[in-house]
Amino acid sequence: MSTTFGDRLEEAVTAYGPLCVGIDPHPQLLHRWGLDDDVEGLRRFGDTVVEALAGQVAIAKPQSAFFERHGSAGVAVLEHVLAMLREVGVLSLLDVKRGDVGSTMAAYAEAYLSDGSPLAADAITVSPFLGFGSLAPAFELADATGRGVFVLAMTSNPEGAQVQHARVAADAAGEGGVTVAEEIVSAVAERNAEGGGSGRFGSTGMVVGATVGKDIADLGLAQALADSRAPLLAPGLGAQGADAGDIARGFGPALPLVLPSSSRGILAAGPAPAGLRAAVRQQAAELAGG
Ligand SMILES: O=c1ccn([C@@H]2O[C@H](COP(=O)(O)O)[C@@H](O)[C@H]2O)c(=O)[nH]1
Repeated sequence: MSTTFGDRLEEAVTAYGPLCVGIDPHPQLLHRWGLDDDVEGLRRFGDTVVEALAGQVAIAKPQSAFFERHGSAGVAVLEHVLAMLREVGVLSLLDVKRGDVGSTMAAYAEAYLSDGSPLAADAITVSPFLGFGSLAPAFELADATGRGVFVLAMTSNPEGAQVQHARVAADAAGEGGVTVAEEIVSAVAERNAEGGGSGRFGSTGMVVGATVGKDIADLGLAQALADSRAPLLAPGLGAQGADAGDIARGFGPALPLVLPSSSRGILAAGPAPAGLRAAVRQQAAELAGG
């Protein structure tokens, strides 16, 4: 691919808006849609969601876990969903939260970020818990193939604060230093500055939950997020309780970088594609302040 992920994302968001829809085939959703919790149900769920999202959204986020729970046949359905998203022109952000020592990270990168791999996506989520530097193989391959990497920074779950708000290089009383979240924001901003490009988005993104607006303010990170050029995946919209107002207030100056993300909040409107599309339009209008 000749263009960067950031440029492709900007083009898609300009055309369709920033809403990212999650493809999370929860057993409860399969049941609600009248499908069995098996590989055939998974495939029909995936086909329906992709059909409904085509021409409606810039980017969709399949959640790997809900495919993996069906074993290798479920992973084959995930490959099929990724191929279909490619076919209909919706960018794929595979939520797989990988992170490992360098040589193993290189193998994960090949699985998800190399041209021709059956599980290749336009972007993936990664975890920096083994150290930001351990993610280098993913960044390098993503840069080489025009793909993107979203680093977990401030996740939407309440437990995340235990690690993400901890202070690095603090004194014995826990004072001074910077938070882990701030370290990640700085490292991602540096990557996007080095990576060049003058568009709205760099190709290294972050995951910053839609639910953590107060934490962004408490940690004083709104301006650093805005300056990072990182696309900011913001899950937590809908089922986890955040709404469009929380996102606007919470992200402040960083709002133009935010990709608000909802899975169950949209998927509950299925199985009719028209119902899913109506839910997408309603959520998009709320985000746009309409
Ligand atoms: O901080 C994070 C990172 C990822 N997620 C994922 O997003 C979806 C949320 O689903 P909803 O149904 O809209 O709650 C799910 O796949 C999570 O694993 C997140 O929620 N928070």
